[in-house]
Amino acid sequence: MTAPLDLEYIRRAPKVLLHDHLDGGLRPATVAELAAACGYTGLPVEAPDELARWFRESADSGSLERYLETFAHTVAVMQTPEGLRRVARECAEDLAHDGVVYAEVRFAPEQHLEGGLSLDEVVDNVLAGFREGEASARAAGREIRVGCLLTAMRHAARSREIAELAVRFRYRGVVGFDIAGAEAGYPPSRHLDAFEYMRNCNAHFTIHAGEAFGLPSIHEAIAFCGADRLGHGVRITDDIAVGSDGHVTMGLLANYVRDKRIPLEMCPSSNVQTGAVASLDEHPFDLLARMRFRVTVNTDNRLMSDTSMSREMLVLVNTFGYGWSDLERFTINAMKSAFIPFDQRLAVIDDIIKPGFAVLIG
Ligand SMILES: O=c1[nH]cnc2c1ncn2[C@@H]1O[C@H](CO)[C@@H](O)[C@H]1O
Ligand SMILES: [Zn+2]
Repeated sequence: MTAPLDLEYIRRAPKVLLHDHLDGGLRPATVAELAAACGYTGLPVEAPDELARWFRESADSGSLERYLETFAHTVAVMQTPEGLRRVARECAEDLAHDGVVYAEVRFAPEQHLEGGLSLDEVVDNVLAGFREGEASARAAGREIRVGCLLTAMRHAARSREIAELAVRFRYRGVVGFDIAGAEAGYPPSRHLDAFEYMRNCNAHFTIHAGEAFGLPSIHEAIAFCGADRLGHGVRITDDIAVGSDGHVTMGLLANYVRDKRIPLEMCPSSNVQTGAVASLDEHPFDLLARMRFRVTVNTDNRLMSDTSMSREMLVLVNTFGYGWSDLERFTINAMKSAFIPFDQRLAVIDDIIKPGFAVLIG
């Protein structure tokens, strides 16, 4: 019998998450406790439930720049070995508890140097936290594998250094590289040397593009920089016209993205909060899914959106009427697009995803 498509059962489905920010996913109570422990006095409110509401409401700004301001508080409490490790451990535990079986979690090491740690120490502590979280999830009966993506901030000038850091840690749990931060005014081609370095090392990267800025950003990310995946990429719809009769016409760039199977890391709730899309009903996820782009479902920032991987899937089910086989397809899309070796991706699809969905589909 087919399982009901509700939150409880979606949580049981084996899910894959490619776009989740470590500093956007703290537990509200952890923000408060770490602030007290490290003497950070800048929190706007202190009770965990008020913090949860504050992040959610402040991130609901309709502007990426204002949305990003909320990260000042999470980053402030992630400046010590203990803080970094704890946040990473809890991240792995929370994702596993939600039924995520494979995740790539990103953060920007250059933002965590205020306590005197080196870039390498920052990454070491986060990776140690992920390993601890995987172990405690396993002890609780949940298997998850967490890979790490290192992000460089696009307004800054450390991307080459961060790319080298990612490659240096490639055998210790870092699976790729990314750039994030305000998009308008900071085109990806500013960081060309970092991307060239990654390509030269046969290493993978994704680029936040087509979120707050349109086609030129996506074009640069793909044509100049050679991105393996696109963070968000929702504005690819600027190159897609839907006629009044429903006929769809696509431009060269949209065709290229689809032809090359370039994965789109879409984050429905976040996209509404930053104003990248006007509402969930108007989210291009469904158009792109119907046109068979390689769409994937992601959380972006679980704290700022008060969400989880299961909730993002439920939002899509409620908005577009998807069934279990659609959710399975999005999950397999994501696993195919992961930055780990092909044979390992296949093993997760064949041994975990397909059997897990088969039980739910009935
Ligand atoms: O949706 C997003 N678009 C662009 N940048 C983002 C988004 N979410 C988070 N960050 C930025 O990435 C940094 C490292 O994790 C965060 O500190 C935040 O500034
Ligand atoms: Zn993001």
